[in-house]
Amino acid sequence: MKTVTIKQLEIGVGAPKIIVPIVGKNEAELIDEALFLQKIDFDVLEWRVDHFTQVDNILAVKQVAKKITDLLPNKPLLFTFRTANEGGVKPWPLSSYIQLNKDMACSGLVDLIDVEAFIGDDYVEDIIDIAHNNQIFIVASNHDFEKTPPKSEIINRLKKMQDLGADIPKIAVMPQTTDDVLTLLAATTEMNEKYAIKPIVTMSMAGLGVISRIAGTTFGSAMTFGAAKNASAPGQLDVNQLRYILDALYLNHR
Ligand SMILES: O=C1C[C@@](O)(C(=O)O)C[C@@H](O)[C@@H]1O
Repeated sequence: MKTVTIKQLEIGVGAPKIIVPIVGKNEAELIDEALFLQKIDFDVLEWRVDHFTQVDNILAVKQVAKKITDLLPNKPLLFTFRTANEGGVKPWPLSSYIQLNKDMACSGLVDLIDVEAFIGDDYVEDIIDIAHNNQIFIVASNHDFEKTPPKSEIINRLKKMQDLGADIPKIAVMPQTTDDVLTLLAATTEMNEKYAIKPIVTMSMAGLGVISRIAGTTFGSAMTFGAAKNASAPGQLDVNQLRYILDALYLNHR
């Protein structure tokens, strides 16, 4: 079955599950965002830890992860350090990125970790092994903020993530034309129907690609990002509007 279940949330069936990023710079801002989210209807919380100024202090990272989980205990927590190469805010050595993810993979404090798929196969596999030994799921990711690669290339990248052992392969690309949006949607459908053994997540970014963020059940993307207080990438819809639209499109499948 192409599903992954975390804290009773079954990813890969029905409407796309809504992930909301939090991007606070410090503990107070993050707690503010988490408190705000207590009143919002969404499915998965993403902590974009590259925005956190104390990210190089692992104790501080763990403490805040615990506080966030205590405020939203039923929501799976996706831990993401997005590197500057792929749209993140903080240039950071690869060794620090790997160490952070390994530390969190055995922390028991998060449910999913985003690992960028092209940092080197050995590194990715290492983090995946540690995470799986600790019952933590891996979202493998890749972002192109400039362009949309050809369909075959998008599919190859998603396949590679799956082959590396990721639980949820994910790709975000930038469209320059309407055809680029169609390319992303066609790649999603083909991957999902022919090759995927896991739920996949895809999006075409910015205004031109916004249709891809609401049409996941139709084309085969299992999750979608919506913004609460702050967006973490171009094209994210407000989470309440996103839920409204997904309900209108897919309520019977939710
Ligand atoms: O990978 C992604 C997808 C994303 O870039 C988006 O386009 O919605 C937003 C990021 O926060 C997340 O880590």
